[in-house]
Amino acid sequence: MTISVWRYSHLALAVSSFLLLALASITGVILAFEPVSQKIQPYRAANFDELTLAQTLPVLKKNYAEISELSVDANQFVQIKGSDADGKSLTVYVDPQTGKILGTPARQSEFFQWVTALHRSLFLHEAGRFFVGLTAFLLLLITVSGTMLILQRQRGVKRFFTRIVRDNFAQYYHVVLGRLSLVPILIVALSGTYLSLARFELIKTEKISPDIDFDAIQSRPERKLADFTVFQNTRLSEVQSIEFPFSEDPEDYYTLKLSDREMAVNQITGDILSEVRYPTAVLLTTLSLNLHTGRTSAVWAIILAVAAGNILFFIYSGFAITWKRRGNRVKNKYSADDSRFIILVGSENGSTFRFAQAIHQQLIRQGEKSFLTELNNYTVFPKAEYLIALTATYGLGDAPTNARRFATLVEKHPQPHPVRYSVLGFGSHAYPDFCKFAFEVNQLLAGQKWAVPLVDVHTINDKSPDDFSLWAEAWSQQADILITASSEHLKTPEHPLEALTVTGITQTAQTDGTFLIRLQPKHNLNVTSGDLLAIYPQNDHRERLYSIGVLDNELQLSVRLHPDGLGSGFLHRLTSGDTIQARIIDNGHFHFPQKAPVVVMISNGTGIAPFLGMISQNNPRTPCHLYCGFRQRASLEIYQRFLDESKSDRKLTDLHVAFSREDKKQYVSDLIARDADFIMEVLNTNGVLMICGSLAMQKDVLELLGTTCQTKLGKSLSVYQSHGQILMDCY
Ligand SMILES: Cc1cc2nc3c(=O)[nH]c(=O)nc-3n(C[C@H](O)[C@H](O)[C@H](O)COP(=O)(O)O)c2cc1C
Repeated sequence: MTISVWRYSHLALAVSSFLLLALASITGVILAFEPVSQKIQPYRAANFDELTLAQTLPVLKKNYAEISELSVDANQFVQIKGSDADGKSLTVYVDPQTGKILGTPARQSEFFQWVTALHRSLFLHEAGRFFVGLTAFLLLLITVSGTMLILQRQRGVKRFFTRIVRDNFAQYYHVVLGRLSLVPILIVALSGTYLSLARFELIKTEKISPDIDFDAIQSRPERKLADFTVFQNTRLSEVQSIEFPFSEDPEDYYTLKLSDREMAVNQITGDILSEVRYPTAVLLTTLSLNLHTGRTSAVWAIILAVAAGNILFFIYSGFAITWKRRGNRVKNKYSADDSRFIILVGSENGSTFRFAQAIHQQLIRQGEKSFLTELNNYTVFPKAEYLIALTATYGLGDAPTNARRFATLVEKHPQPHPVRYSVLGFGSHAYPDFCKFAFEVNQLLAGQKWAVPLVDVHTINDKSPDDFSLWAEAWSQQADILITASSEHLKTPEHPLEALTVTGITQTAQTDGTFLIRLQPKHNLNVTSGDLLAIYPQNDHRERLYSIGVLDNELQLSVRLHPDGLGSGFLHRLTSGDTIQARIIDNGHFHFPQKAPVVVMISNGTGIAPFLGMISQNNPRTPCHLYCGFRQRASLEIYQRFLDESKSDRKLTDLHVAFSREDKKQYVSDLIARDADFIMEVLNTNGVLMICGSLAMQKDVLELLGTTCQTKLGKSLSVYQSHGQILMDCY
């Protein structure tokens, strides 16, 4: 079954039920507090679970002139109906051990009555109950389709609870909370559906009453209540209610309604006159009621409240995700038949459309006829001269849903004239198969007779405008039409900025121009080493990202000063006390792994920055090996003291440094090659490798690891990548 079938089912079910679901969830959250508020009343006997009827009934009989019924509610409060010595009728909670009156049962508060009625029937009687039942059933289907989507996203059952790659807030928490509340929501939906079916008698839940042979009733031997074997063997905790004999006539008997059966007991001899087990449907109804209402456990009631609250969040986040996707729908001014430029998009979550629109709008503004559509709409384009395919990659390097048919369509519809094509891949290095589908599209087009390559396939990591600008430059040169990356359409939604004060900056420019800058947030920020700091040097759309190391509650950046560098120049000009506005970007895939037995950090140049923070925060003393590369020995100087101290403090286990322009003129990859056995051992024992620095270094290291994994461990590197054992953040 394809991702789209589950996605559309999930969406269709959510759309058709969200109003009632929201109402049921809000009332559900409120109702969950009723059992909690009841459970704190002091009416439960201390050793309730151990008490038997043989211990309880004689005491109660002695204390009260007459008892007609004893009942035990979901809170395990024992209630009796009867009368006292003065003949005054009573309905009270009692201590089953002493018979002492503990309190009087209160009526359900009007507020909870009102909310319960709304939750059960929307004040619409049977019709309302039907819609509420239907909503519970739809919730069940939504939960199943949601689970299928998570399975597909996480690539299988085994990886269901592994790390989730963060795309945006709504999507990330939709999946994170979806996984956490899956079981409670499934239980709520199942039990709600079951209770509705039982309510409408689609499931038979009638109890069969005991059938008594009155002729066989004995009045000898007479026994005391405490000596009745059945009372000795029945605990109070199994009892729902006991009807007491109406008179002393042997034909009047005790009726015991227990959790799983009903019994009639001779009031003189203690013999069991009849015993009937409840049908499974009745037991399931009680179980469903307990699970759906949380009435038997305050902890479960709280879990239900949280789960119902999560449903409200899912409604919000689900619609936010859909809204974002729909916002990227295409509007064309020119037809496919008329257009000289054809822009084809493969996108699952819509962001690739933003880039496609940027190209499309710029072409239109320059008077060109451009047509933008999905890759799945590929057909013959009679006047096409240029084709640009922009596509994301999903799953195991798969096509997005709207690009699945592209390969078939390309074979089916050859273009009548030569068309110059260019492929732009959107992906993320957080995934093992970076931009794989874009490379497949490129390969496919390269095999077509009519297709003429214009520029090489380009890749864009994490929607980077800089990567896009490289492609735009190359394409513009070849096509002789200007496309820039600074278009309105590339603007991401505005984010709130944080004020950060400079507390220190190493002005002594090293030979390679590297300096450290420390920034203090005005208030406590949710930031972790490995997150990114986005700065806006000119207060415009131009954003520059730096990897953050958190040291002593401050953010430390390691920056290399580039001649005319927009970001590095801006930071280098700052002095202590200056304040800047910046944004923290959560980079969850590159945080220090909490559970790894050993971590190997590999960096070159300023890529060491997040590792400094991670080492500083390595309080559990996880074995940590740092391999770093610099040009000259002098480049290491600004880090040396910190690294030495961390080693003696055992926060850093080992330090290996390569200098590319001095000594042995080595690169960090040479150190990895030297220690290949150790690195393979780390991978083999579930250790984690973290790589930060230049893309060129990343490529060398990955190539090396790829071959070594294959030869030494007999496995492909992607196995370790997909298990989250290789974390990368290169630029
Ligand atoms: C569930 C999921 C799976 C992904 N799989 C890959 C992948 O295998 N390779 C890759 O390079 N990028 C992968 N990505 C990253 C996306 O391709 C990337 O974020 C892209 O810019 C999204 O474009 P879109 O918003 O147009 O769908 C994945 C993203 C998600 C959410």
